[in-house]
Amino acid sequence: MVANVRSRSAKDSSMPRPRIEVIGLGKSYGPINALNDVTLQVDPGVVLGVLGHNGAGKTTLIDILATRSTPTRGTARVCGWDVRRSGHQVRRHIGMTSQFTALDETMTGRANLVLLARLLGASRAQARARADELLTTFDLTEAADRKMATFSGGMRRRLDLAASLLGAPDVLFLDEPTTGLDPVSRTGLWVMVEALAARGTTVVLTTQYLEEADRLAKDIVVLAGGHVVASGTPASLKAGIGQRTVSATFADARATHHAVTTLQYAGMQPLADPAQCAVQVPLAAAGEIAVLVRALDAAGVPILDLTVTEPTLDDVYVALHRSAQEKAAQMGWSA
Ligand SMILES: Nc1ncnc2c1ncn2[C@@H]1O[C@H](COP(=O)(O)OP(=O)(O)OP(=O)(O)O)[C@@H](O)[C@H]1O
Repeated sequence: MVANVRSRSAKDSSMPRPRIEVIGLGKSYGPINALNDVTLQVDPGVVLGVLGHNGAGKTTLIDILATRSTPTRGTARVCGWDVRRSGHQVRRHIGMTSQFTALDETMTGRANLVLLARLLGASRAQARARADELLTTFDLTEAADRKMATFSGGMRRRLDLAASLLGAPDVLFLDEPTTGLDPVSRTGLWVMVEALAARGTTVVLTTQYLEEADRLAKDIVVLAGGHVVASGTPASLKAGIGQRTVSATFADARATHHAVTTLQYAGMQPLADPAQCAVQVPLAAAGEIAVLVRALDAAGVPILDLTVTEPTLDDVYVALHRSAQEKAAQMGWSA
């Protein structure tokens, strides 16, 4: 399946060139098809959320784009450079997390960043200035002169993220960046990612936290069994799958029963929860809330409480995973 995350006309030269262009990308490990026929493009300043269960192909996709792995099929360009032929150029434009291997436990946080910046070609003064800037951004100034070995898990992750930004990348790959972060650091990271994207950095984010994708991602691709099974904005994915639901509660079991029969008579499909004196009604159309309230009012059934539940990305994800499993069973893929 093709993820038309963003379509563009070949003639439209006024549009900025996509930072990432992927066509028919695939990767096999012997008989295992880790990635299949993935096509997408991502513009400057866009956060792309890549979702999928364990083994869906997220890391394979990121590894190919970051030139850590070569594709078996298709093409991928990052900042205009082909990942297969111009890996060196691609690497000059990208940053990525999970760079712990490049960080030295026996050195301070600041010394680690300065050294990495120097390795990336910065002068001593530039390296110090960049390290200071990133230490401030990631709230590590106080701990900056402690050895990394004394850092907590969250501090290490923030230092790792700072390291990934040393080269001021055009494209930043964040592979599950907030796993293990406390809620405050997580929110801080979200703010930082939003600021980076606003300044034009393209961010490719894999995450297990759908709330995170919902907050940060402008576009989302969902992978299953190495295939793109859905793509679009969070809102379009929710609108395509999820359904708004009204939950109403009543004074007692008798009123609840009366509400159910009234709503059935009004053409709705209420689901009763007698123990909670509650009724849930899936909404087929926006105006149905008013119909529901009027019907109950006319029948003399007082509503104690009324809440409308919007579909979440979790609903989308669960529904997609279910349909991907069914499709995988039909097609013989592993989902
Ligand atoms: N080096 C490898 N050799 C053989 N199979 C591999 C290799 N790397 C990945 N795979 C397989 O490719 C498929 C996709 O793996 P990938 O790591 O991309 O998934 P993922 O979505 O990142 O999963 P996770 O959320 O667990 O990190 C899986 O079936 C995996 O077992």
